[in-house]
Amino acid sequence: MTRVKICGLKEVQHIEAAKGADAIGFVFAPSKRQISIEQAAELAKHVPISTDKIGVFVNASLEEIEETVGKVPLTMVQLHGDEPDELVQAIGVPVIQAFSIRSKEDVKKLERSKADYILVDAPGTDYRGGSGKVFDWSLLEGAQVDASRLILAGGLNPANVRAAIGQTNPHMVDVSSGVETDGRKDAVKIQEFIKQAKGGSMQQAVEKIGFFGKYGGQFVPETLMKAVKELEEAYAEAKQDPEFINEYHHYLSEYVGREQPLTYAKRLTEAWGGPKVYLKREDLNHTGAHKINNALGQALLAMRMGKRKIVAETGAGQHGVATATVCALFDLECVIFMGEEDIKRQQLNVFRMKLLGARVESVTKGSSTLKDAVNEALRYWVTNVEDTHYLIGSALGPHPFPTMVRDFQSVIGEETKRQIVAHEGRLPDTVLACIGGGSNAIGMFYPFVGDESVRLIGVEASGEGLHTEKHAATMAKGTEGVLHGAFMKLLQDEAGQVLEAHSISAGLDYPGVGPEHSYLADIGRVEYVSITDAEALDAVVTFSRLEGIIPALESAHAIAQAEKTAKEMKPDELLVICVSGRGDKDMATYAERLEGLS
Ligand SMILES: O=C(O)c1ccccc1N[C@@H]1O[C@H](COP(=O)(O)O)[C@@H](O)[C@H]1O
Repeated sequence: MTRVKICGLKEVQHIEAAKGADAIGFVFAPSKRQISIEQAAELAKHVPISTDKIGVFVNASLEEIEETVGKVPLTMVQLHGDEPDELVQAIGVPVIQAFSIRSKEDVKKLERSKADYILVDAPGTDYRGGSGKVFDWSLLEGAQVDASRLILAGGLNPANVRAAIGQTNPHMVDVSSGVETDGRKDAVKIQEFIKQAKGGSMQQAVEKIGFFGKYGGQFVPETLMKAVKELEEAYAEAKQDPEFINEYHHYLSEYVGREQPLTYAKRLTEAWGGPKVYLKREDLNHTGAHKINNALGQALLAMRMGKRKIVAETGAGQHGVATATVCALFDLECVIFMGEEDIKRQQLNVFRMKLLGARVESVTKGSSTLKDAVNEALRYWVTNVEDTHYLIGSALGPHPFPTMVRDFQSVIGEETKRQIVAHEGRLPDTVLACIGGGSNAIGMFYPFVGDESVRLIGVEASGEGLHTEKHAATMAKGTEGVLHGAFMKLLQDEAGQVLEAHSISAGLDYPGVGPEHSYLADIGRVEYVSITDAEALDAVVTFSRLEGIIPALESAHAIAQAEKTAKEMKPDELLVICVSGRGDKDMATYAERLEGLS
């Protein structure tokens, strides 16, 4: 899906109109759209967390650019002058380098660019860009530049953007003059441009009504509707509030320990003999898994809503521990529902939650696992809704939970994208993550969904095999239905009764899969495959011995699939695995199942 940038914004109302775009641009170069650092810092407060904020410069010095990046939360810098390679390479955030295209000669120049992204534009008139002129797109035919780096600009507008995308297949389209009337941005044209460029895409649907295609929604009892609506409004407000965003990022860095490295796995690369393998190290987060990224965001939101009591469910215990941790940190009352089976499998995490001051409630209904724990947590929320926030642990539940959890987990993919470009100068070829409800995977995938060159693979648990009834392979074996407040793919019988899921990994044995994943499967953007208990255990041993990292059972599913995928890949390709958590919590299972290991 092509990304969209709206450039040259100067007014809050136009930032509002640009919601749904993937990036907005502030022009610091001489132009009728030029704004000061102070104005940009103020406007940036109104831009959603997940939207890129791009600063446009023309022949500015490194000091000027660094000063601006220090004062405005820019996620990228766009150089629209004659900047030398040394400057392009010295800037600490991803760089877009602009090239004016008049001839094939100009196209040759851009092929040598050292920048992360290449922007192609018509030659400027009064200023270096923003002229509203179109260049001959056919000049780009045969250009030696990866489509994942290409940004198309120059005279785009709502009427021509579809044709432009069709002819040039860029990573992103960038517009300025084409969404203006009499030299000023026009909210209607901005929205029309986004709609045309996205072709009525998923992002638009979800941000507006809580659906991902046909999946998602708010299928909750009337007693919860008020709380769900209140949450929807509170999150919509919070995600645009710079104070909230800064506080969240402050705790991510000072408490969780982000950013986490993207580690080159040298021995695994050699052993598999295929692509270069990189590991996104969510195992290094405080509490040992990605779950804390979301628990932290939701706890801050709960306090903003004046709620000081938290209820949560947990499967493997990692989300329970993350929730108990943030509750201790912020002095919030905490109740965690956990299936009796999972309590047996994850005793260490149960004790950790208790030590942190949480009350752990054992759930003995149904299969006594994650699905039943979610049921009980929802029931508890219904009766305590006035003063309690339900801190759901995966990209599940009624809207806005799937969107909110995805946004809090997107830090995984955002960091990975920056880091792989810094290491390798380009995007990865393949990215893998394990899927239960799907929160680490959606956080990793979301920033890459628009990069069509990046293959995304979600790995669910096939337990004792797809031919048995003991699996958690929702994508492979599920059908559509409603579970825990949302329409999604799930394991159910012909009468619509939800089936028990099985996996050796307590974090993956959920019978549904988040609505955004259900949608991404339908449109074919993400491939979903499955790995058995036995294959995951083999991967635990290989990975521990080759990389000195004992992975969580959940992450081992992604690692096992990565070994298979690597066989189809070439040595000059790049593969990233999301190591969603570390294996301490699984030691009892490893000791039992890997007994006799030599
Ligand atoms: O928009 C400006 O005023 C501007 C000034 C100086 C350098 C770049 C500028 N904008 C960039 O120009 C292109 C094309 O814009 P248009 O749609 O043709 O008006 C785009 O990349 C803007 O980011």
